[in-house]
Amino acid sequence: MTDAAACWNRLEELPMKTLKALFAADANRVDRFTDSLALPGGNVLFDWSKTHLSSDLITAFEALAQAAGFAGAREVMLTGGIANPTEGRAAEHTAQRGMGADESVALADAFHMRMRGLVEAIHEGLLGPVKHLIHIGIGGSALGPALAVDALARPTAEFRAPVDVHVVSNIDGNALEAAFEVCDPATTMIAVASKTFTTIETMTNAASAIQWLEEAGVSDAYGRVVALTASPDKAVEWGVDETRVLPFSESVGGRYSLWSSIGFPVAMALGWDGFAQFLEGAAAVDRHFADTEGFANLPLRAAFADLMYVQLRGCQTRAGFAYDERLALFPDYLQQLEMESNGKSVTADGKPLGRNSAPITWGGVGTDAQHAVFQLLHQGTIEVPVDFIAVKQPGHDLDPAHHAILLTNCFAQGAALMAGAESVDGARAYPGNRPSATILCDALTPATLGALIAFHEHRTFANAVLLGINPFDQFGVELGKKIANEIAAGEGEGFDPSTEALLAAAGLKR
Ligand SMILES: O=P(O)(O)OC[C@H]1O[C@](O)(CO)[C@@H](O)[C@@H]1O
Repeated sequence: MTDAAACWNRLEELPMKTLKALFAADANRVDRFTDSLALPGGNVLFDWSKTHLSSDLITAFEALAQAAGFAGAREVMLTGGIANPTEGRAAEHTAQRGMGADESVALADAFHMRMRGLVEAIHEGLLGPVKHLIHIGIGGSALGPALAVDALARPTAEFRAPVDVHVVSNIDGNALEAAFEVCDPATTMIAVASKTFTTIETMTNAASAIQWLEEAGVSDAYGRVVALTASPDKAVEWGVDETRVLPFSESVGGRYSLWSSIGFPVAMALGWDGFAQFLEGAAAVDRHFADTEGFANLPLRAAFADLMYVQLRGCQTRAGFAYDERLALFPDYLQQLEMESNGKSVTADGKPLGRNSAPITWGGVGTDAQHAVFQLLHQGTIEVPVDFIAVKQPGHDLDPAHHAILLTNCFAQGAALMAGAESVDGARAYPGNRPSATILCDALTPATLGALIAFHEHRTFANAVLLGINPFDQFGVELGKKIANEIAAGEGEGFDPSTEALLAAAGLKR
């Protein structure tokens, strides 16, 4: 039996107390389970006290982390070693924020300077008037930019973004048409964001954007395109001017690429200083993650709780609710980060995992979700660990009552999930003992958003290491793409009768 297997056996044997009992037994539980990270843009508080972690479980999870080689795996990732063994490469997103192999950090800095030059030239009007940016990409090339722009570039009394950013991902032409509808071709730039510069949705949308510009009489449509890619040669071959190609390294994974030139729309909307603060917020979490051991390490602590719920309590999902409209896209971002990273069935060396891996990540925005899905969280038969994310300072100038009600509801939900309520009438009884964790930011700034995202990247990594899986590949998305390509090319052996009938019904008979 491996050391890790023995640790899992130990974990499975440990009794688990109710949340009420855990609080009753430890007057300092809130202090022990709550920590604050100080960031230039305001503190971020992490409260994991309303989870079922106990001292015994923490000790056993710390032993598991040791047996699974957590410190070594972290060192490999943070120094540019081969953290992604199935693809034989490093995972160098932290190098974009200053932590990694010297040459990778230097290269990331050089790419950032190139991006900064272009962003500032556009802001200074050197490329003609630019009022809109249509950012075309999908998955990791779209979800991060969409989240960051929506969170940080909303107009306020003090701020208006110099350029309106419209993120388009879906191949469904309705998505691109909606962007065309609100953009003037004479003042619009197109960012084509694709690590590989081959993704069919992105390349098809990019071609249609060129056509839209040309049909509107723009003389040099390709001159309006900026490419954000790890395949610069392909971008040039496609028609992008070499000076408008913003490269990033192959070793930056797609869903971890927001920090690279994929963040171009964020810098366009916020200005370079804002983007630099975003990187700095993430870098502060990197330093915490690199330098803190055991339970005190916040992403590792969160991973202990995540694994406790999936492995020891049989939970199959985890929900995240952003109690802030500006973070409405955060659950979508997390879905890709966690499910594409850790939705695996084999270990890093290809052996069957033998246990569940990532739960299904889902969620929504508060308070809307309370009136839609919280019924199941409070009284359903399936336990769902919940994360709440809230921000102390509102992002609007309306009556402060709005924000007070928002935050009060957020904290009330966590309290109700834990406390429950008895009733002689079964329909009105709440079992309680339902877990939640809360992240509270002082303010939503570029630095705090960067920190929030980096925290979740490292939480995802910590989960993977403790399970023994590789979070940096995504072979699971390939088969569907291959079949779609075969259908489009009229190739393939013939599919199952249901698929053949659907193709025929849609007029796509080969
Ligand atoms: O940036 P690209 O190469 O267009 O890929 C987009 C997305 O597609 C995926 O490869 C999955 O299909 C993601 O991992 C990636 O973020």
